[in-house]
Amino acid sequence: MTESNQTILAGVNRPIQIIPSVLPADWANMGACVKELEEAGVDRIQFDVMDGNFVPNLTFGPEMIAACRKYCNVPFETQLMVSQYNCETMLESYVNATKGANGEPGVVIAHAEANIHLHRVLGRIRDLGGSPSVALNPHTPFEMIKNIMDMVDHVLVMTVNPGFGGQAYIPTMLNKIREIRNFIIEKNLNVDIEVDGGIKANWTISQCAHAGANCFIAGSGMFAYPTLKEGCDDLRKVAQEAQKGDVLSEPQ
Ligand SMILES: O=C(CO)[C@@H](O)[C@H](O)COP(=O)(O)O
Repeated sequence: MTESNQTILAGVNRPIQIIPSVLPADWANMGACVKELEEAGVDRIQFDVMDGNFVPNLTFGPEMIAACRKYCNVPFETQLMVSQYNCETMLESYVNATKGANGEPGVVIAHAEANIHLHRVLGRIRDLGGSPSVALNPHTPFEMIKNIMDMVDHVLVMTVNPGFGGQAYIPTMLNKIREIRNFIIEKNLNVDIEVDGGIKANWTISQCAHAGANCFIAGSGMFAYPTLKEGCDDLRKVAQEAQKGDVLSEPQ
């Protein structure tokens, strides 16, 4: 590694954030689940909204997210895996549903592929009082969002194709994470890099953290543990070690 690369890596060590996706939770007991996640020490909770159009699967809408607010104070985020019409017409509801207990902005993630007027959508999320973020499917190049990077608080790099939990992590996304990390440093932007899909407390989180991601969405990799606290602690530990240079390799 060259000296300048080492400087770049050192400069990007933003705080690790562990963010469970509630897809594998018991949806009939979502209130109890988000409370347990708060007690486990997670940094944020992700609600995967799917409309059966942008992705084949169907989940829940803003009312379910808002109903969870009274059970915990953890910040919320919602990944809108919905088509443009469903995104634009419902933005205000999602901004309100993800707000913190004291009105702090929640993270609202719009997919670059779903929104041909992405600039307008991200601007509206900010104007409505949310924290705008953008997601990229595995096939989508970073190039597509370069012109809106000054508008977002997070970029979410999908490490599976969206729509379902429990899929296998796609390791070739590491180059995209590095490219985004380098751009953020070069332009001195205050933007976190999230990764989502197949993230576990093993080489997957380790390599993403080393490449520059600092926010980790985990569904099956979190809920597979006997307790959510064990899952949260393990994920955080492996990511923190990778940031310090102790990186796990993919088993051959
Ligand atoms: O957005 C998605 C799926 O579309 C993700 O949030 C997954 O739900 C994460 O689940 P695992 O891959 O961690 O099981």
